Amino acid sequence: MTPVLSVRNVSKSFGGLKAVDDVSFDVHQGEILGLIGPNGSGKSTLFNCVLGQLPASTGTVLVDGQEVAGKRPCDLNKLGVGRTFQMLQVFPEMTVLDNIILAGQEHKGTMLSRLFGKADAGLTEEALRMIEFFRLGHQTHEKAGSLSYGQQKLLDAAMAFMAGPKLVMLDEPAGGVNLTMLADLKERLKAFNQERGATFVVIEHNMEFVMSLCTRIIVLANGRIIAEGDPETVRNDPTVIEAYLGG
Ligand SMILES: Nc1ncnc2c1ncn2[C@@H]1O[C@H](COP(=O)(O)OP(=O)(O)OP(=O)(O)O)[C@@H](O)[C@H]1O
Repeated sequence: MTPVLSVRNVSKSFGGLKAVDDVSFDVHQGEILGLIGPNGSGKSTLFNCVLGQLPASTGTVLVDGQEVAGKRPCDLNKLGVGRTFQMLQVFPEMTVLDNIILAGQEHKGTMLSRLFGKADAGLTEEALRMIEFFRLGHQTHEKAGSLSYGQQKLLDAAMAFMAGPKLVMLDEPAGGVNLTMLADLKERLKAFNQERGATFVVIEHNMEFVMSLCTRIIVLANGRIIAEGDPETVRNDPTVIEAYLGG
């Protein structure tokens, strides 16, 4: 089966520094892949190369077998790639519903329908289903800025999932979220993965969260993959322990 995401020999240098050094891996449909590593190991740079926010120095990235080099993030959206950001991207003055509809419009690239068509581009029904799925139903018409930080993270995830992307890249979804909301977030992400067969790649510093969410983990250190496997294998790998202790 063609991998949903295929990263082939990707390197990225900043001047003399190789932030990502010849990294290759595949992600198959329905996987939740964790990307971990000490600070400065190249996770964000790799993410940005995959998402078209940075051009890779060498190597290729394929989504569903199609090369995506040079594609802009909005073009990737149309191919079914969604993302969340470390820094929240919700519009605080807009309602929860309007934030989600706007995200759906961006994914579908329905600028024309935004200008000339129905105000919601036919997305309200899907947006309401997404709001219910992420258990934000009682806040549908509240301003996003009035939600707790953890709820805004849920909203951010719901926005990334609008328009049913096949691949969602999550950048530190657990960052700054309290324990109760963290359990909710993990449970909802797992449900989305299981019920809709969605594929995730997750950068995360919270080890407990990543180990209990992901089906497979890749560990980066100094821009290179130093370990790969199921959470238990990676957790007990002496190379990984040393990379973290040494970092
Ligand atoms: N725009 C840039 N210009 C120069 N160097 C950069 C740039 N972006 C990242 N780097 C360097 O590349 C290396 C990898 O950084 P990156 O942010 O990808 O690591 P990371 O694993 O995501 O770190 P963290 O966990 O702290 O977010 C670091 O040494 C960093 O200083």
